[in-house]
Amino acid sequence: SPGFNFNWFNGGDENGESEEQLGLIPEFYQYSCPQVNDIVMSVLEQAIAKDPRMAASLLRLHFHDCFVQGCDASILLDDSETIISEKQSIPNKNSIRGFEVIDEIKAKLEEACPGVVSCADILALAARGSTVLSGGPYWVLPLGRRDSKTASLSGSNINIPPPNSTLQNLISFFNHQGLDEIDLVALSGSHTIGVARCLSFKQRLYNQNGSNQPDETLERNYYNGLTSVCPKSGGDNNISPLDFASPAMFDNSYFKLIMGGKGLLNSDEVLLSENNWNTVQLVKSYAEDEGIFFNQFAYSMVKMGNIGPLTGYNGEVRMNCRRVN
Ligand code: HEM
Ligand SMILES: [Ca+2]
Ligand SMILES: [Ca+2]
Repeated sequence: SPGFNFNWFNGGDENGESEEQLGLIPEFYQYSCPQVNDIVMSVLEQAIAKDPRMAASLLRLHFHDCFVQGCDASILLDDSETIISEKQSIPNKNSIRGFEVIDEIKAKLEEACPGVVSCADILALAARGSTVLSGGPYWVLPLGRRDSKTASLSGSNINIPPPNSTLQNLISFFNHQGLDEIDLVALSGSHTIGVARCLSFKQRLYNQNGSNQPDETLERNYYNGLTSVCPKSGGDNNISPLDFASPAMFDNSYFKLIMGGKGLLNSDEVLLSENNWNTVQLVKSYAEDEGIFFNQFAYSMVKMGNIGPLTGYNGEVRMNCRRVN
């Protein structure tokens, strides 16, 4: 048995191998590991109390997993004889974090329910739990993802949008994953928590569009503050909050800041500044009404979490999230 417990709707073929993609369901661990979410939440509570930024890092980990080969925990695999890790890709290197917390959750789950809960589901549960513990919305989370036996360094370099993307680029990156402009704006609202390195926004301060000038959409005082954290040369790893008003609180202040020219990344500000009617209306409505943002965020997180999952007999449930079995 591949360890799934609701297999009565698994048609399968003559060999008992199912080629079709089975759906994820919220009750997947109801009998095989009913305490799964309690265990995830107890580890998260401690980890986030110790380091409030960890919530942001875990949310981002799920995103960077799902955009490469789907939500299959490919991002967690270390280098080995058969694996070239995604951890060294341009978007991930010196930036992505949270692996130790995932290891700790996995170790506790292996004690409680050995061989049952996939690393890909742990990433999805950790993203939801981190959102909730930061004050954001809860959502009913479909489960039953299985773990990949492969990783894709090139996929990680190609599919994760860079911070200086134009709006049209961002829309294309999201469309490629089956996500639309509404998902783009709502999920960008993740930048209500966490930080970015100077390297990720330097171009806006000193050489936007090859002009040797700052991005004119940057509010003046905000720009001045950023130049002291992020000098023209050096300081690439200095960090600045994505939402300086409430960097550890999951709220709608990210959208309010964008309205005032105080979004940190080019990809944040273009949602408003490129005058795309749809994204402008969405930024405005999320800035005005936190409830509308929370509802859409929850919906879009489920959608993102459903990208290309391995189910049925595809993939495996890893024993250790860092290596294939
Ligand atoms: C729309 C396209 C996006 C772009 C261009 C983008 C880009 C970035 C960049 C450059 C950083 C800072 C990395 C660094 O300098 O070390 C960052 C951080 C972050 N991103 Fe995004 N991101 C996008 C969408 C998303 C989505 C969809 C999510 C989650 C669903 C997300 C969640 C986060 C979080 C939580 C952080 C802070 C991480 C931490 O503090 O450790 N981002 N993003
Ligand atoms: Ca993946
Ligand atoms: Ca915030």
